[in-house]
Amino acid sequence: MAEDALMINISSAPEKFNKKTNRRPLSTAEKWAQKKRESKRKTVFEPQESSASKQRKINQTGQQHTHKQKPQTPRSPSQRSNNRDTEENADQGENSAAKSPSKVKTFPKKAPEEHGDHGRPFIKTSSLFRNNPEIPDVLSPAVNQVKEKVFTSNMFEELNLHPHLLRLTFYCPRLCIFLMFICVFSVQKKTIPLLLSGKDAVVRSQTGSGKTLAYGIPVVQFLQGMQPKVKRSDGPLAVVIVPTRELALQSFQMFQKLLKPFTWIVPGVLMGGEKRKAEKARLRKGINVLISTPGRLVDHIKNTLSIAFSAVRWLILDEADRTLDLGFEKDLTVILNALNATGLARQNVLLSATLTEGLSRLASISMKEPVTIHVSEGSEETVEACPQAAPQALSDSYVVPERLQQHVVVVPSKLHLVCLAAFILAKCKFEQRQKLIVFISSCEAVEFLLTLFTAILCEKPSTTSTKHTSASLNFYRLHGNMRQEERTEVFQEFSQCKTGILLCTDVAARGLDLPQVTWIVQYNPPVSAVEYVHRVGRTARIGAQGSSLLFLTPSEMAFVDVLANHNISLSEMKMEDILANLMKDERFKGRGKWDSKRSAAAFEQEVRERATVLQTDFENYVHANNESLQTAKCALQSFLRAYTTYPSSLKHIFHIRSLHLGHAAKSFGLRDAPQGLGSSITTNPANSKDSKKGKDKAKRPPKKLTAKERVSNLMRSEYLSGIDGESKSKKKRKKKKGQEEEEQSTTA
Ligand SMILES: Nc1ncnc2c1ncn2[C@@H]1O[C@H](COP(=O)(O)OP(=O)(O)OP(=O)(O)O)[C@@H](O)[C@H]1O
Repeated sequence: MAEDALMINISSAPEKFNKKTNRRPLSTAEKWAQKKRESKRKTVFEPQESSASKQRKINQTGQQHTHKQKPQTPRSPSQRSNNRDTEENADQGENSAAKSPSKVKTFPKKAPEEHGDHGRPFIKTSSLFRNNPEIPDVLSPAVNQVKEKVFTSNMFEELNLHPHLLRLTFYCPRLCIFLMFICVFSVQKKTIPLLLSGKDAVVRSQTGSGKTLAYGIPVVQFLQGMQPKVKRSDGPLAVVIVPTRELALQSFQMFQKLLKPFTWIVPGVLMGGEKRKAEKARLRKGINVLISTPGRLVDHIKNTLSIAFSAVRWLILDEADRTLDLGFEKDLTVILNALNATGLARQNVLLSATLTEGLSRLASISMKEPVTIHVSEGSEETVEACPQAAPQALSDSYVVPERLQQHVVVVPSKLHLVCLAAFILAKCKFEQRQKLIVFISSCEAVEFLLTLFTAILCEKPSTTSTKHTSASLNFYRLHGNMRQEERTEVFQEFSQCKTGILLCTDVAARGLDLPQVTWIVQYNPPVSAVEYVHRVGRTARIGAQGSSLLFLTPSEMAFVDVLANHNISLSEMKMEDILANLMKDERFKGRGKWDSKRSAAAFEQEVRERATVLQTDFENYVHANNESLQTAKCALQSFLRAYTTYPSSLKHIFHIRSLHLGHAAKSFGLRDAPQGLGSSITTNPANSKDSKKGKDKAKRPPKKLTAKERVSNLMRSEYLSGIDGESKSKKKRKKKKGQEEEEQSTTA
């Protein structure tokens, strides 16, 4: 990874850069201007300024020379009156990564007055708008977007279900209503009778179309009718595997609801992050419907003697294609072997919004004559029976919700941060009832952006344990490095809130049913068209309206064609239009007097100034002390690391070599591309007080990982049970301890 990060091709930048400093040489005019300013500056004290930032000012001269002279104060968000509050609040209840920048006690001291030749102040930030690659128009190929029918006019009543099931109250958009009075969705109409007839099925239908009930209802209907009656001591009769902990929790809650009238059938969830001892105790007592993440289940299969699969009659793989991905496949093999060892006939169901080729392998080893169900327009009454080859019948066209409006914005790296901030302000500060999910490629970058945005964008910050809030902006975060209790709390809180911004990694991309989300922002592009579909599927659910915005850099624009190959079409949103929202926020206004009657060119100039002011705020915050600086560098490293994990089929679009390191650094509030980034990729500032042994270890060159290992590592940290992040020795110790506990409890 480190090597890859270092391989970034600086020479591919638009101008010739000094490879050591990543700066371009000065022109004669600039050198002259520099001399002139330096002679003026002799009387001026510049506390925080590095030679690099002086250099930046010089580069800026040409652009800023018409500004009016005014004393310049380093601007920080909450108009710098309540900085302390901001910092302290950002600090509360966060893990160490989040804490770092918030320990800043003051913003940098007042910067000196600095005046251009024509009487306007310099903004201390190197130009955001120069040396960027050109932004061509997006030409999204015309595609025939595939449509799926979600609703039917049939009622649950017609499905011949147990009366207690039909009398369950169901929360159907703002109405609490008996299940029998609700219309079944298309996928449910097709799947429920088929599963009740005892068949295996591969089910594909769009995100938010009701797949969870489509398997939940038949499982419960089947289990409540079993004779002799199900007992806790029977152990698992149905096993449901899902890729993330939050999804496990969500499915568990659905089963809890469905099983309410059938108190003798016990659901349970194993999802990592929880104490294994507690899970073991629950397994010993007996769980009949077992919902788990793959990693955690494998852990119990290996370490918990009381787990027995002798009675399992159902295996459900929700988000089945994800479960097959790298990192999970091994776990799945262990699970299937454990289940198959019992030899009992079992019904198998695979579900996802994106089922493709890979599934035929799984289907052939784990299913008998599966039936493929998909709900495309015009095929409402047909259920295709395609023994063995069934999953191949699924095409490569993905279906996205009909009322989803998909947008793409092309933004040069340097402008990424201000553009995202402008978008968030536009939606959540200046519009009502907006709920956003922002997908970011790494946990460290999520933490970094949360702290930065809380400090810079929020006006009157205050925090509770999970929410970082101001009068109008509520930030939440969700990623795989958080403690489980916090993850659960955020998940529940964000589910219930009416407005807010969830900054998250792909842990939130699959299956989560978060009500009333209005926008999905993909700040970092997904690793595949499949993941794109799942991410955008967190909005526009159950026929609701929703929008999505994909950020791409000019060099990544070919991803639009990749999506078009899967029948996904995007419309372009202009970066300038997003940035223009800064005109609504007086906190970031330029130094000159803004008059709305001025020309379009003046408007554009003012937008640019505001963007620059905002970027300067970000940079001042990041550079205010060493800790926040290290956090930003760490986030940049993790971003670069994530960038190396795009699959080879997309490397021509997302290759680390096509990134401009200096510009990418800017999108983390860094004024320069950090030196020695490669070596520090393995060094976490949080561990700076390492033992001598640790230090020695850090000095050693990092072990070169294969591409496969890199992907695997990244995915594991995001998705698995949480055990996987542990060292081997720690795992061994735990395993031993677990076995001892197990022995003690069985003897007791
Ligand atoms: N028949 C129905 N009538 C009304 N609402 C329903 C019905 N069936 C399911 N829902 C609701 O629709 C929402 C989406 O359902 P669900 O989460 O099962 O979708 P999904 O297809 O699994 O989505 P994803 O692919 O994103 O996992 C849930 O809030 C669920 O309660």
